[in-house]
Amino acid sequence: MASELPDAVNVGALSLDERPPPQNGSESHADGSGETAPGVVEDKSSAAKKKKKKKSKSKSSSDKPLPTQKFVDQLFPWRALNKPNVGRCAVASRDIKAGEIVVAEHCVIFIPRSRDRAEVCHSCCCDIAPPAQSFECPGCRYAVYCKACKKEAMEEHKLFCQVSNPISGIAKIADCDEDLLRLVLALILKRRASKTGDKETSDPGASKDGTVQDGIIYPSYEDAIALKTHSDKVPTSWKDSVRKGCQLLFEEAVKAKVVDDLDVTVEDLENFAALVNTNSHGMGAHGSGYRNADVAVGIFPFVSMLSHSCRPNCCFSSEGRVMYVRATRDVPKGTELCISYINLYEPRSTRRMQLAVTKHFLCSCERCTEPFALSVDRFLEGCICAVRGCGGVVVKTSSLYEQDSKSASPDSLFQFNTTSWKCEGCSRVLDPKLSAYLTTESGEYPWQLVAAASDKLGAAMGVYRERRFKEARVLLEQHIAQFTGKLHPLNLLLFDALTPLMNCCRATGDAAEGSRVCRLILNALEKVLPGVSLEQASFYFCLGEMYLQRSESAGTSVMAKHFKKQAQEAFQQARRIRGVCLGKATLPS
Ligand SMILES: C[S@@+](CC[C@H](N)C(=O)[O-])C[C@H]1O[C@@H](n2cnc3c(N)ncnc32)[C@H](O)[C@@H]1O
Repeated sequence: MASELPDAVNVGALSLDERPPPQNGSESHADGSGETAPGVVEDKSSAAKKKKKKKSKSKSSSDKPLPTQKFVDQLFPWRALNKPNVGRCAVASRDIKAGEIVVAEHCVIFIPRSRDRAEVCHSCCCDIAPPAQSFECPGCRYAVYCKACKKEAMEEHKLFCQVSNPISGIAKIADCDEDLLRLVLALILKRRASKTGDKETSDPGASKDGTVQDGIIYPSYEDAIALKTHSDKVPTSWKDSVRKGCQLLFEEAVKAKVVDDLDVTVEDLENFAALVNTNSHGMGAHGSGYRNADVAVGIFPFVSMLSHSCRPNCCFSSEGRVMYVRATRDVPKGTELCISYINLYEPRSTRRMQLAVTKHFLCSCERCTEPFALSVDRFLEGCICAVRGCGGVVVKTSSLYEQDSKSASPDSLFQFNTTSWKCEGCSRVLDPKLSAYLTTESGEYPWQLVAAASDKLGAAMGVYRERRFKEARVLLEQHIAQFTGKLHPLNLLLFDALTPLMNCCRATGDAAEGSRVCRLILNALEKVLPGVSLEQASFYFCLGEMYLQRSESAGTSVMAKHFKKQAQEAFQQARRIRGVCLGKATLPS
């Protein structure tokens, strides 16, 4: 298997819901004090257990607070605590209001993604527009700088340039991700800057490392290397190719005298790769619109203290090299602060599989651990019972009886082979192995429905991707008509058809149908992911644009006024949500 830089956390892919306060006594201070955070009520038995544990076992390095944590404690409304099976996590030290900044952090290192290397300044991470305003390094012909950074950045780039050149080739030989190797090189140079104070290798922010300026934390190299990795859990094939890539990178670094006096080994490079694998965050501003989202990857040790939740209460966005995390709702003191690492409109099994494969942990968030039979998750993969008068939701028994995630390991996700389905209404169980002896009133079994819907949607999406919008619209509408009433209305196989259908309507000038479909999307998002998210703001913005279009082409002035009002309301919603998520109540430009 090719080693891949797993998807960095998706900027803005989140939504949220009310979270109950954290479980009592389940967390302890990351400083090893054994105290609970303010607001985390501790019961006596767990306190006693903790004391016992403290005596018998000293804290591992990955439980300790990061070196710069003390500044975070002064600046931001959370403390780092330890949670069993999760590690360090951020817990609110006071009530936090929706829209409040909970972390503002400069990256320790970042690199533009190779596919976007010409779109982003390799020094300040600004959006390079128009591309004619950029300057390419004549040495590596890879790094690109904006006008403002050119002079200073080219100087700092010297060492990176010497080793960066062969990285694409190394990645091909070792069959590993070139962006991963570039991040490893950036970490080597950061180590060099921190050890030697060599200005040539340090970025402009290096003098601020381990400090706070203007409300922004500047973490140090030591903060970065204190982050947790999952090198014990990654597949051997990934390790093998990364080892080979690191070996070749190390040889280049030796040739360029980049690692002289640095006391680094190939194993250190492998550890850097594992650290990047677990902790990298996608970067890219949402402020200016849709462009420049997820165009770079960086390491932000304090943003990394926030765990993942499939029902998060915070979201993050970056501006240049600074990442901001904001609360997306009011968060009571003592509640864990969480962001989302993945797309959340996915069935539980898909989300957990994705986190297990790319991030190597089994998600134990509130949404993934609440009983499936009571969770909105059942609708995302559910069918409607075909028994007359029942109308219950039919789901896979493997989803229904999934093991308790807190005690299971990621491997257990791969062990389910139960393929029977059960109706929550009439309790009827349908098993494909016995299907020859069973009948459903409609003659369609849930597994057949899902397979047919998946094929039909796949075919429509193929046409849509070729931008044959008229044809794609017909296919998408047929798909929705065929499976409405058979699949649950929130089923992903229906939901996934809506955004392309809306885009087809817009592309073919049908703003009336486009706005109707957009409302369906917003309703589904609200039911599955209640709360605010940048994704939701984008749909409100689209809705506003479509209503404006309708207002411009309305037959009467009364209708024009009506649609204009609808547009204003939609834009107002988009502004409100962006105000919470980005701190700027403005519309994308
Ligand atoms: C970016 S780090 C978070 C900080 C980390 N806990 C530490 O101590 O360095 C991500 C890691 O935290 C743990 N984690 C985060 N969210 C989790 C969740 N929802 N369920 C289980 N483990 C989680 C996993 O081990 C994951 O690899």
